[in-house]
Amino acid sequence: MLHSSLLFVLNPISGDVEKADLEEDIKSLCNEHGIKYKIYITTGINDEEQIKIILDEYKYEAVYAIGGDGTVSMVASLLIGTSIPLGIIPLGSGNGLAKDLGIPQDTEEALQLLHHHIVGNIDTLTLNGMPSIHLSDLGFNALVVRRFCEGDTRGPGAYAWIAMQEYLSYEPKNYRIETDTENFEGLAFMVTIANANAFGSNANINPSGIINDGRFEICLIEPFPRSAALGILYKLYTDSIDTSVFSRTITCTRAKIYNLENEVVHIDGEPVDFGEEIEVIIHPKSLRVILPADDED
Ligand SMILES: Nc1ncnc2c1ncn2[C@@H]1O[C@H](COP(=O)(O)OP(=O)(O)OP(=O)(O)O)[C@@H](O)[C@H]1O
Repeated sequence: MLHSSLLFVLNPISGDVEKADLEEDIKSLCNEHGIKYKIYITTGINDEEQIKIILDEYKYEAVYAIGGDGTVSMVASLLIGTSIPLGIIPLGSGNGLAKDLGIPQDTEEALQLLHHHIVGNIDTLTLNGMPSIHLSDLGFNALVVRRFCEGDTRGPGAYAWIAMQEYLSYEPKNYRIETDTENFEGLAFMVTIANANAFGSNANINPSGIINDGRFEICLIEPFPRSAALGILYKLYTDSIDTSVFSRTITCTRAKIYNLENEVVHIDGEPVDFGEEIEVIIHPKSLRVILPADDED
């Protein structure tokens, strides 16, 4: 189905990629297919409010986020619970949700979605009322994400460097987790609240997760000896972390996480400050997404 009106939300700085040519490509593609369009360029300030105003003024049939996970999450949070689907042209330093949805990482190919796609529905979560579409966590990775966001250097190299430095001194923290299926109390190296599968870095923390099954996973990495670190890393990058003796997965539809040591938290890559309790609720099939069509579609 071809959408006749599209809003594009383009982050000009994401992934350190210049996007002037892309804007031209979008304009000619839309003109070629007779699509009415608007391109909103993000500024990093009040973008969410500005996009809300644009969406209130005109009912676009779909909204494409052009950028990385931050841009995608911002746009997605505005579309949850509406009939307007989210499209993604992945152009960030992390493109986690796009990868999990099977959206082409090549820009030319992703642009073909404008005129050849299907629309599916995915679950979303809220953490204390804040939307989480991809992966949120507490513990080691959240600390690395926070340091990364505070720093000036971007890219996977900077992330890996911070992770290595923090790993040398990181101590697992205490959590209590109550869900509708299973409870946990004890120390964990990290606790991921997973609606999807893999981080933008490709580390797959939740290989068996399904994004539209009405359930989510809490993936724990339990304390491990230094000698096990490389093995865990290997399993994360070979989609097999669920076979590690140091991993534990709780599949559920509701959870309350007690962050007993007030450890750092992030939602879809953005650090947040919560109190001790985090309530996680799933909203089944609450977000419509534009996906590649099978060849026979
Ligand atoms: N014009 C702009 N100037 C500066 N920052 C911007 C601008 N537009 C958006 N931003 C910021 O970009 C961030 C989102 O970037 P996004 O995640 O999409 O791309 P990214 O390259 O993957 O970035 P990151 O490496 O930070 O994850 C948000 O923090 C947002 O405030």
